[in-house]
Amino acid sequence: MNDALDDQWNPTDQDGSPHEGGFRARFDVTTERGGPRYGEFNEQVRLLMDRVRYACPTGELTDELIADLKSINGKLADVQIDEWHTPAGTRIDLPARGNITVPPYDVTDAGPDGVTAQITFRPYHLGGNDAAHGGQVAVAFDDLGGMASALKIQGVSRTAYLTVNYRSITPLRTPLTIRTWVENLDGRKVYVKGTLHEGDRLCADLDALFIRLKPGQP
Ligand SMILES: CCCCCCCC/C=C\CCCCCCCC(=O)SCCNC(=O)CCNC(=O)[C@H](O)C(C)(C)COP(=O)(O)OP(=O)(O)OC[C@H]1O[C@@H](n2cnc3c(N)ncnc32)[C@H](O)[C@@H]1OP(=O)(O)O
Repeated sequence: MNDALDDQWNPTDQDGSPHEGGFRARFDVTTERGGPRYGEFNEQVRLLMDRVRYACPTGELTDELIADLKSINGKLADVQIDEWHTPAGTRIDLPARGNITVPPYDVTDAGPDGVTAQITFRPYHLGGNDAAHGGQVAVAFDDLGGMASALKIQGVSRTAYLTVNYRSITPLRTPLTIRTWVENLDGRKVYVKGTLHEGDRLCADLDALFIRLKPGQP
């Protein structure tokens, strides 16, 4: 990526601290960033992706849609900030903490013993044959495995490996139960397990290793 683009997507944060790479030792949790309708905004973006995934627009409509999307992108270009201060990823009151790149989940229970959430893969998470893409299942496990690790160690960790076993089809548009928990702690090594169920049926399970970051580790 050239310097101009890197500056656009990876600016120095508003506190003026240089970008350190990787994760930071602080993790902001918010409920107000982006305002009271930020969740509705997220939902419209997800709906857009659902509609795009299954759309077959005419040439004329594509021209119109490009103009509309250019207008929307122009508005969003005016409100770009650094990643550490965006609502996305920190809004714990919203599905998937307001991060539209993660399949939407609602945490129903979370603590040092693990995390339980209801998750619904959207139409745009299609892999094929009306089932979820395996990579999207892995995204959900990574995020919620990372959360289980964070809540256990009260600190920041990074995924070293993530093994997903796909045991049966993961349906779209269906509320599923996803669980993650720390199975074992060994120094900085945080061993995480997880399951994804539709009712009693196991769709996938997780075996992952997260490594607690050292103070100041980029
Ligand atoms: C109501 C709700 C409340 C909500 C509360 C909100 C809280 C939410 C909080 C948070 C949610 C966050 C969710 C996001 C989660 C997403 C996480 C990601 O996707 S992270 C991006 C992908 N991962 C990378 O890019 C890593 C790239 N790799 C690295 O950076 C390094 O390799 C790293 C840090 C993983 C390890 O490097 P080293 O230098 O620090 O450590 P070394 O010495 O290499 O390893 C330490 C030990 O681990 C073993 N190890 C390391 N990697 C291993 C591997 N792949 N397999 C087996 N062992 C491994 C080593 O052998 C060593 O073991 P020995 O201590 O000697 O016994």
